Amino acid sequence: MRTNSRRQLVAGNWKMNGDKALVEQMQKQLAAASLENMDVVICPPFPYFGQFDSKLKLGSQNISEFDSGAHTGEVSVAMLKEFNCQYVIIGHSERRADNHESNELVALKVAQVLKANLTPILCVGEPESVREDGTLFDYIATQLDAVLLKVGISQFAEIVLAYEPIWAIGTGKTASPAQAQEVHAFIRGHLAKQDDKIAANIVILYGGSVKGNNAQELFSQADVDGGLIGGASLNPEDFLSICQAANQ
Ligand SMILES: O=C(CO)COP(=O)(O)O
Repeated sequence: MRTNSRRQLVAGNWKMNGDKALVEQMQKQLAAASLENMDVVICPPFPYFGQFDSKLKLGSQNISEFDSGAHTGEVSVAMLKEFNCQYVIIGHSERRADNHESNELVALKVAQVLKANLTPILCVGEPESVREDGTLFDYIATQLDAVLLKVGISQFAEIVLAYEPIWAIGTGKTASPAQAQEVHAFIRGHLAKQDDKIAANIVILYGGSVKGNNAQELFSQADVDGGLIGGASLNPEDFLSICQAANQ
């Protein structure tokens, strides 16, 4: 049972997976469920955006930092709005690694999403080597500070955060509930140095090998407000059980 007023959120990040059939199965599965105490967002690859009906909240996995123009292969926030997309994942570790997205570029993208009145899901998280060498909190603080510097603390009222330790993504090696809680509390405390109220209200998701059988314990931690789900978001039954864990 939640002891705070934050509404839990579960977002499914399909990454470069899924097909038209999965869109249909997922919509059917979620339409039949009663999930009135939480929010569900699906972040499919762009080609499937038009196939989603308006009952589900739609999220994007990335966005251009530019408004429009000669940027081959990019998608703008204005285009997302035409498809009723409300959320945009920014700074996922796979994009930071594969596309060399720096903290500064991540900050520009967050600003772009906020300018369009959409909700960024800002991802932070450390590689295993950083956890081992004891610089975990500095690493997370640096990721947050780049965005704080660009948009200011007041804008964090419109942001969702996701803590995704890189060593837990797609590995089956979930952070323990205590490990997740420790970092979530650190993040909230870091923001509270600038604004108590915004820090108390911000939704912080955990991501990294969340499954139907570990979601409830993770989501019951005091500072964990739901999850950003990769692999398990491709299985409608697993994903539903994760959403049900957040609905309690
Ligand atoms: O990267 C993730 C979600 O953005 C987590 O992926 P997995 O749930 O597959 O570990």
